[in-house]
Amino acid sequence: MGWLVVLFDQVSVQYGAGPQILRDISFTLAPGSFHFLVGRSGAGKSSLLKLMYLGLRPSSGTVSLFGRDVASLSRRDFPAIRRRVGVVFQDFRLIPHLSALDNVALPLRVAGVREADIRRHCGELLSWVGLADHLGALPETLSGGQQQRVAIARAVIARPNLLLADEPTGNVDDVIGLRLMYLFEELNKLGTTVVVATHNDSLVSRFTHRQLRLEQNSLRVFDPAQPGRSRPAAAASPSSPGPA
Ligand SMILES: Nc1ncnc2c1ncn2[C@@H]1O[C@H](COP(=O)(O)OP(=O)(O)OP(=O)(O)O)[C@@H](O)[C@H]1O
Repeated sequence: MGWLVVLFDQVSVQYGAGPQILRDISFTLAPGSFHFLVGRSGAGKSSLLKLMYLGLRPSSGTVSLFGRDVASLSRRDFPAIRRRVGVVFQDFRLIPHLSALDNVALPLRVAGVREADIRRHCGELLSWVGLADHLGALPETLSGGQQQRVAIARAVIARPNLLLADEPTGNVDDVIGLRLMYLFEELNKLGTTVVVATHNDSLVSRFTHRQLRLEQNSLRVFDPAQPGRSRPAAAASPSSPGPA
């Protein structure tokens, strides 16, 4: 893959006539990279993620996904791009009338996978995240942490090119939180580019992944492998490889 998975160049975001939430943000995500996205509540983490799944257009600047400037996309292009992106929403967004297994199965059904394979894959993944006894459960009968794990399983089941997880360990204890992180790492080893937005500093400090730090509307990249060398994020040209 010669292109960058994500490229932001001088991106700003403002909701309506409100204050600027993100200001002149530039960074790139190379294929197969893994980043945490950190910043205080309200810093703009969810807004930044939205820009990466076509949930929000920048007020100014350029966002490119998989080498395509989102400003040049028509609505008809959206489904093909969205199929490449797995999203774990902060509020889960499970389909209420579908069982846990059928929620997880959605991306595979869209992709036309055989029903027998769907049931096997989804059952295995839900078992791995500790929900073997809840395959047929409706979301409303599950705890917040259980619903979160269903949402994570749905986001990763089709091995997306880009996984965006918004506070994915917010409702689970530390043991399950770590297990979910290992699931993201496994996916990352298979080539998925991963971004995990979190407030959980102790979780972040257990890993050496780069951190995208949102502070005062701006973004800095912090590399734990080179502490003290936090630097303003800079956009690369679309053809250059960007940071791994
Ligand atoms: N749809 C919207 N309309 C108006 N303002 C919004 C909208 N969505 C977010 N905001 C504002 O943008 C700012 C950043 O919100 P965002 O949800 O991106 O932050 P966050 O870092 O993800 O916060 P948290 O960690 O609490 O989830 C906040 O001040 C919020 O009120």
